[in-house]
Amino acid sequence: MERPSRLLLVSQLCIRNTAYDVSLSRSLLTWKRLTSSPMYRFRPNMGHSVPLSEIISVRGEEEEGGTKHKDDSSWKKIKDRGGQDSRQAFTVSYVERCRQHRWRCAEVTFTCPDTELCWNWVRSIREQLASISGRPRSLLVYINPYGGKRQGKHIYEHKVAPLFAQAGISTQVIVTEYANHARDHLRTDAELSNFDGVVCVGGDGMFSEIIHGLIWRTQIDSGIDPNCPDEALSPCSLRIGIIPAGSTDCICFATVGTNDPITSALHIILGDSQPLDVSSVHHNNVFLRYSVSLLGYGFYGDVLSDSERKRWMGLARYDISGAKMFLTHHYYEGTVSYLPARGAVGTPRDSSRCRSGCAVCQHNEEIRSDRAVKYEMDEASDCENDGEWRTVRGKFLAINAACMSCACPRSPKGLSPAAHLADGTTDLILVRKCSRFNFLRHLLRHTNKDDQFDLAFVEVHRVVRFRFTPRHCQSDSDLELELLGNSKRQIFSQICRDHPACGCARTYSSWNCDGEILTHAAIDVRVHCRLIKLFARGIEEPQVFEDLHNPCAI
Ligand SMILES: Nc1ncnc2c1ncn2[C@@H]1O[C@H](COP(=O)(O)OP(=O)(O)OP(=O)(O)O)[C@@H](O)[C@H]1O
Repeated sequence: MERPSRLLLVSQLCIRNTAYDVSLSRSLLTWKRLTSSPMYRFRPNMGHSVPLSEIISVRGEEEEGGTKHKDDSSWKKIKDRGGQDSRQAFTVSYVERCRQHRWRCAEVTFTCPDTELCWNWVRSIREQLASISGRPRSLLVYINPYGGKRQGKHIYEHKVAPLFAQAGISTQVIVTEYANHARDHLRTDAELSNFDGVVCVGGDGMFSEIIHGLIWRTQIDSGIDPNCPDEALSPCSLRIGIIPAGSTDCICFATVGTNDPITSALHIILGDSQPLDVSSVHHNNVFLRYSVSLLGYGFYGDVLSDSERKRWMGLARYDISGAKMFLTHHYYEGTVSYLPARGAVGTPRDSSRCRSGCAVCQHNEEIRSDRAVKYEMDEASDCENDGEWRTVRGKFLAINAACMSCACPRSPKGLSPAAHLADGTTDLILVRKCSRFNFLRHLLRHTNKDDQFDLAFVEVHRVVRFRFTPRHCQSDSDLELELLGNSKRQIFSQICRDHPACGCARTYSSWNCDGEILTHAAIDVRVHCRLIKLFARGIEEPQVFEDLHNPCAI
């Protein structure tokens, strides 16, 4: 057979006793059934191509009497059933796309006429895999054994560890013993230079621990003060992989498109990289938390506070607290100041969505890099005086900032469907005081095709920074002191909280920061563009699946 110059190898090999033309280039492994039989001439799709970048591993395979014995390192001659012939086989594992963004590990075994050829194929594929940059060789894995249904350890050992071993990835596994164990270990003890990435086995709370440890460590190592809200933070070099094993796995869903441990493990093995914006939250120049998804004051803050008191109910607590807070219908007075995203492409009302290889994220990153120096100078200056800050005062049922769409299996559209993962902005959604009926209309639009922002009492802005000051407290500490010092008022406040029928509006709510409660109402939030990177590629468009899916898969 003539070998085209772009191909590294071309051979006639067998798959299940059927002859195929198999070729290897720098980007593709392709196999096509030989069309010598007239029966196959009229079948349109007899070929299958796998991008090299989606091959997980190649290994020698010994076949005897129909039973397969895996052999990763040595090559042995094997006899076919008749005992007259000898041949060799090798197996290629690769990513196969399934429904709803799920990935699976598929395998195809090629039988070769001689040992030399077999060895040549394995060596060539391994050389190509070794030349792919960005694949991790060594990972630091943190498992929360108590997240979700307490299946983290089992999920990792049975679904993930075998795939990592197959891909030749070495791991150091730490099963956490207490809350914040992973965060503290990353902050001080972890020898990060030994690893190509960090893997989080758990839910959103566990992911939050990991980013807090990693971001903090990166800033300290770079000599940056994380407490200063005006400091431009240094991006983390290590990527983070999320193996979903919690009760809420929204970050995984928003960046991969599904909550499936095997899919996540395969994204890690292929060395995918998805940058992610992170918001830092400060109060009076003191760092409080980082957020990658939702910051919610009012409705979402109250739902979280209430649901925390009902943890024993399991996941039902979110629905029950949601219904309760909807009926309670508290509003909060305050001032929101925000710095609009200048020159950024895209708006929160766009119909397009942030998807794998998002052009909006790339464009805004380029704009940001072009303007980096000027931008940082503006940011560091007292922006109150530069005329760009805008201020909104009023009574709000909810103040939400969505750094990403916040889509999850329970709300596939998300809080801000057109928000982007890595464009350096957050969508600030202000829901002003309105009737219960209107608020219900707004909430229901998160679940149907209607635009949840197309309502007179809702406004949405794409911003890079915002501040909130509640009306009734000059400072939160004043309020806390007041509450502590006045037991009558404290009791009254508790009664109002538990018995909304009294009609007495509470003066302040708390912030829901990626599912954690922030006790301070007055906060200063700044978006840090692409501060972290995940082992993910964003949600793929359906046609990627259609293009790459091939019914010839073995
Ligand atoms: N060994 C441990 N013991 C107790 N808590 C832990 C341990 N390891 C981690 N945690 C904490 O458990 C919390 C919840 O973990 P995780 O996010 O994995 O599960 P989850 O079921 O999704 O929880 P949630 O829905 O509350 O976020 C995290 O905030 C994390 O800090």
